[in-house]
Amino acid sequence: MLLGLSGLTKAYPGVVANSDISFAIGKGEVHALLGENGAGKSTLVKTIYGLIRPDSGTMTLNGAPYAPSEPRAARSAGVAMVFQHFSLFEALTVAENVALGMENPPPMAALAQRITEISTAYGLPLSPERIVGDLSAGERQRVEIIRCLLQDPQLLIMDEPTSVLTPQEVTTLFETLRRLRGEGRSILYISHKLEEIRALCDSATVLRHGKVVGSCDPRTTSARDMAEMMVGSSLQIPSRAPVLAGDVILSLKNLSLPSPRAFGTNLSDISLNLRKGEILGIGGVAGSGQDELLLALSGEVRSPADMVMLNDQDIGQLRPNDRRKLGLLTAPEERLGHAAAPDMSLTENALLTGALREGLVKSGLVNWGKTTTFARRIIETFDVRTPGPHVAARALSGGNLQKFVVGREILQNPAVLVVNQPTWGVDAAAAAAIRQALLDLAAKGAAIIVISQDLDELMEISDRFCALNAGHLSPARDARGLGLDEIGLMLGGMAADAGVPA
Ligand SMILES: Nc1ncnc2c1ncn2[C@@H]1O[C@H](COP(=O)(O)OP(=O)(O)OP(=O)(O)O)[C@@H](O)[C@H]1O
Repeated sequence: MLLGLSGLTKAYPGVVANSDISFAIGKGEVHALLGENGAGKSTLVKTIYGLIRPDSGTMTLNGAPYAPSEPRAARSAGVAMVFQHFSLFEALTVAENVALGMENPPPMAALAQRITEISTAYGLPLSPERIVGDLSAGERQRVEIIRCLLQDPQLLIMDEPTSVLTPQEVTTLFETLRRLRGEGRSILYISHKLEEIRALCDSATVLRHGKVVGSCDPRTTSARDMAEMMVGSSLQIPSRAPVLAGDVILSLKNLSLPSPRAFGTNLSDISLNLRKGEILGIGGVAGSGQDELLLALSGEVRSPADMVMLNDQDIGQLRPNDRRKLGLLTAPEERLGHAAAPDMSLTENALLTGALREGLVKSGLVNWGKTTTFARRIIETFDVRTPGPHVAARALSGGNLQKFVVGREILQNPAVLVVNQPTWGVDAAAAAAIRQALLDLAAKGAAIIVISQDLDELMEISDRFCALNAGHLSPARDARGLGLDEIGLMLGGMAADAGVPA
């Protein structure tokens, strides 16, 4: 046994995030940590990594007592962690970023050499001289992994590592993780993607409402059974009726826009027609222009004349609130800071985008009663696990905040809804509920654009599919019957069949 957990408990006001958690991780084992949003996974791994002190309970590492007071202590004991959000400086090189995370960095040339050695030994192609701003999400993750491997860890914790990766990058990552396991290192792996867990992990512990509710061997347990262990009930698969798409409601006409960000992607000559009642899925590797497209549609970035049309009206110069008035709503990918203000309560966050359409402000005064009711309605309809609408957005688990952010827009009955990564970090049952809500919204006649890196999700709910590649949008194809090989070509910008513009 490498790591033993015994009776770990951690409470927050109104929630016991971890309750009497005990289990063990063996040497050379890839151990999955499963659970719905808010089940307590992040709290547990933060305890193991020294970011949180438990209220009670103990840990052992290699048989000796282990109680890291801070991440540095965890690292020197051999525990490393790759976070969901990377903490890298875009303007610096790979080697400079790695050096910044080290207590006593060696001279740059020696460090660059070490990075190259590790990247070759573990199948993580990466050049130490490259500027991080130019790297794909998968390459950035490699920087974080190499940073961890330089510490020669015994336990590597990975929090949803594949959510930003292309299928090919996932394959590369898994080869690396298997190599690490072969060396006797252990991996604690959090993911909502159960098929990946089945392919990679040797054992799994399932949490529900902060408690261990079971364990299983993922190699011999079906994804459905694991999902049902997590939610404690049977799983609903989204159902859909065939849609008859209506008139065109939103068109983009040769939209070209420089990115507002230093290392962003410029949108290049994007054309599409979106019809009432249809869901258009947009796939693509992270950083292909997804954020820029959302900003151009939300009105946070304005466009030249006649490029963004809603019901034949040129809305390119309209601000977000004016677009909301016309029924165009958006939910961006970055939930903390962009979609939601972290320190504000859920009620205040409900007000941020709902003020206009829900009539929450009269004569310049906020109607707090009505706003709280709206926030409660989002919480109830989308099963957001939280003590109540007074709680700050920051205190919600990632998946629960995601449900709140997407639910807030859906409940405002948009005519057009644009969502970026609607189920990112959301557990299987909640993801199915969000997808069902999007399908129901489309069935009522709304037009929806779903931008996602999850191809299975796009194939499950889209009527048509197109791919973003380096700021270009491919022609749309009927999503039904589209094969993975064709999708791969579209994502690579090499669709064989030019098709018709979306
Ligand atoms: N700093 C905090 N203050 C108050 N409550 C918190 C805090 N951090 C977490 N919680 C609560 O503790 C519970 C467990 O959250 P945690 O983030 O560990 O869940 P999770 O399983 O990682 O969820 P997800 O899959 O959505 O990331 C949730 O109910 C969450 O709202």
